[in-house]
Amino acid sequence: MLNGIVVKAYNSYYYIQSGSKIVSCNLRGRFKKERFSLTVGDEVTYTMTGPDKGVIEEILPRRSILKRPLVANIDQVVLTFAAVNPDINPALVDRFLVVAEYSELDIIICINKTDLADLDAVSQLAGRYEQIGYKVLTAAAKAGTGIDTLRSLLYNKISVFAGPSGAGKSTLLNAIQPGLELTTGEVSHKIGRGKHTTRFAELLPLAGGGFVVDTPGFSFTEFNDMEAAHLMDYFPEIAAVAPACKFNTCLHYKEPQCAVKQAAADGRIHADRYQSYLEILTEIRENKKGY
Ligand SMILES: Nc1nc2c(ncn2[C@@H]2O[C@H](COP(=O)(O)OP(=O)(O)OP(=O)(O)O)[C@@H](O)[C@H]2O)c(=O)[nH]1
Ligand SMILES: [Zn+2]
Repeated sequence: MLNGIVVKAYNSYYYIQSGSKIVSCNLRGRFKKERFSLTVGDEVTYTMTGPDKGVIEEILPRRSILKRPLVANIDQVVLTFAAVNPDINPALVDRFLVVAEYSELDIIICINKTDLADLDAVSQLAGRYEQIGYKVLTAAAKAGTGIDTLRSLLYNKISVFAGPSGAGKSTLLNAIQPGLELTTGEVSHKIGRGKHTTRFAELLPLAGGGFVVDTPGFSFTEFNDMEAAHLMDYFPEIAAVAPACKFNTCLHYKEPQCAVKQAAADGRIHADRYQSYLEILTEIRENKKGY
């Protein structure tokens, strides 16, 4: 029995990559009688039925599932921001971080377009996130700076890139893997691909091993499914301090003797981060009221 990974699903065919070979497979008939879920990123076993044709025998257990786009076994997200143009917005960075933490993905923050930026400001902002424990990379995709480091972090993993439009995600991916030929440029030039078209995600193989998800169209602005009481878990530095609050139900909002509020006042938690926490908390609570 052979082993492979679903890189594309189309018209009830599944394209399975195994080493450098792609095999188009359908499913054993018995699957049609069972409930099953099979999507891009899933690992399967299969047998060959022709030169590049096969049949899927078994779907292996998943390590993770991301819903939008529907991709199994994603290991990490590269949250990509432009230092300048569009200017990095720490409140937006925090929102992406919260959704990535909630999705239980490993996180890499990539600050791109450093060729246009004030490097002191970039390293100060990078330091803010490094202090929390995040891995932060700087890059200038157009000049090829930072590409080797990023490429090495993608090795043998399934990675998705996310970040605001214009941050340079496609440019970074093209630099990492020449030949991908992802369309770059102004949003208006990109009609027909990307987040405005509904299509299934595909995994693009990296030459050294590993895959990237080809669409950045993954929803990073909604907190609908989150519980106010769990929000702190998506801010590692807040979660670390929270056990010292007087009340174990503390939401670190207006409660007395709140260790988080105290840490924000002392500067042990960055004031902007605490502010982001409060803003998202308010949104979650307002959503729950039925807006
Ligand atoms: N100066 C400079 N420009 C860059 C850099 N990286 C990307 N760009 C430019 O920024 C613009 C947007 O880059 P894209 O790669 O299309 O951005 P994206 O994040 O894929 O955008 P969406 O697909 O809309 O989400 C393009 O005109 C790129 O040429 C960089 O490091 N420095
Ligand atoms: Zn508290």
